[in-house]
Amino acid sequence: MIDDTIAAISTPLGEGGIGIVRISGPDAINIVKAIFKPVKDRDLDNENFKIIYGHIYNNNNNSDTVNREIIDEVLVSVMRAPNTYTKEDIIEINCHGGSLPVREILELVLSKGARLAEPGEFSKRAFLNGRLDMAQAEAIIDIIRSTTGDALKLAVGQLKGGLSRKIDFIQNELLEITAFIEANIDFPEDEIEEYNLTTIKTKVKKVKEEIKNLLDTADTGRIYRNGLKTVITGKPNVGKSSLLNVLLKEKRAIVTDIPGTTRDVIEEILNLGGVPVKIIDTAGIRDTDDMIEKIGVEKSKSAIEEAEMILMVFDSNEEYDYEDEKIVKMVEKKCGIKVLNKIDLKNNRKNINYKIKEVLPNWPLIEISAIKEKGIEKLEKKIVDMVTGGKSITSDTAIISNIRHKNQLKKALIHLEDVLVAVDKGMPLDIIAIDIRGAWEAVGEINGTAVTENIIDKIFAEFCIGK
Ligand SMILES: Nc1nc2c(c(=O)[nH]1)N(C=O)[C@@H](CNc1ccc(C(=O)N[C@@H](CCC(=O)O)C(=O)O)cc1)CN2
Ligand SMILES: Nc1nc2c(ncn2[C@@H]2O[C@H](COP(=O)(O)OP(=O)(O)OP(=O)(O)O)[C@@H](O)[C@H]2O)c(=O)[nH]1
Ligand SMILES: [Mg+2]
Repeated sequence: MIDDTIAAISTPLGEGGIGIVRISGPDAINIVKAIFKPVKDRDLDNENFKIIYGHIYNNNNNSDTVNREIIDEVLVSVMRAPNTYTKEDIIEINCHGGSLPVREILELVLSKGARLAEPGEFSKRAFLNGRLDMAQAEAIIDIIRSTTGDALKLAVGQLKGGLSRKIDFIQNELLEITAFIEANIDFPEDEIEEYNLTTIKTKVKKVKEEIKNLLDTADTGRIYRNGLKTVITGKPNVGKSSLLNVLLKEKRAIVTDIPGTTRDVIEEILNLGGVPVKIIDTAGIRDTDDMIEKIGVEKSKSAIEEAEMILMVFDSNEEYDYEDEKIVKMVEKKCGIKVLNKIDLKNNRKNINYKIKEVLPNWPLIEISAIKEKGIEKLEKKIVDMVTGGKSITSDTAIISNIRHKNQLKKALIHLEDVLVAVDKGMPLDIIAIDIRGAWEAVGEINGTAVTENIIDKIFAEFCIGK
């Protein structure tokens, strides 16, 4: 049982018109009664899910009402256990914004016996008291950090329990397999029917398939969480920085007609039809004696290595040459789009026209003019389609977006593969049951049914203060 009362400031300090001090725990109501006086005659003990207007005093208990001092004019929300965010009594003091009122009120609350909450401790209590499971609690961080509407939808879906239901379902199936094994375990080995072993294998394969399907969503999930790492590359002067600028709709990068203009890597976040894209402009790649440009070229190469999507830009008015060829070789194992730029200019039978169809045969080709802003929407749509496969995101989409969840699913798969091998080798059923249990625990770390205190602390420490 949790018996202490925690308090924190839940709004950014010194910003905004209103600040909130949040208090949760068995003493929350008594603590506030000691410092708050409603304007109308109301008793906090008799209120639930109400907002009450009044004042915070610095020495409310003092019968000497002449000397007591108003700290702030406030609205106090009273929410009584168990139907609250933490399942404990919660009081929120809504005071004026700015850093002084919230800080002084927090000090007062602490002086009356509350303890300063650790980051994420309110949500941790919601988890420990069973209102949220771990995947739902983690969704709260994703909601706060989401950068596009679709990323937000995914996180809200996870908070609603979309992923949790899938995990619970998988855990249930594993429990059923365990029960089936246990029903057979008392038979001597040679009497276990072949039929029953086949049944175990079929059931395990089905769960494996479900876990794999979930794992297949992980790439999409990571993109919505972190942004799709998209690198614009190509030889100098083809219009990479011009493309960055037109995608960003601002003159972010320097554009000149001098090859070798961009030296450093420029990174910006872009919302493309709901997909967060981390767009990265790089120095044009070529052999050079210029010291600074050389460093830029090296940086471009490592950006390519880390990229999840490449936009390889070609100049429709230049011949395709060994410099293009060298870059093509660097990117050919990646996923990307060929971008033929400067189509607004007259093209005098350059070889680029047929070469560009030949190289990187699996990459789509989009023709654009960065300067005349032609073909840009088509390019944007192509990027989005390659990420979503044309499917749209709703809050019912269960997607793995969290690397921790992905690792747990992989661990579960390994256990299930071990089960299949063990059955084939004719290992004893109690050994097989151990791996089933291992798989159950691995997925149980996702929803928190099989999670250690250590992991719980680590996860909630990522939250912000007052959450
Ligand atoms: N002022 C404020 N705004 C906030 C929060 C908060 O705690 N305080 N939230 C916090 O992050 C979010 C809202 N989430 C919440 C989730 C559940 C409950 C809650 O009291 N749930 C009860 C049912 C309440 C009822 O309808 O009777 C329950 O689940 O039992 C409150 C807020 C966002 N905005
Ligand atoms: N006509 C025409 N010119 C373009 C177009 N896009 C870029 N340019 C011009 O091409 C030149 C090079 O553009 P940048 O965007 O600096 O090219 P870059 O690939 O970033 O070059 P580096 O940073 O040197 O590698 C500039 O003079 C641009 O104005 C286009 O669509 N049409
Ligand atoms: Mg450039």
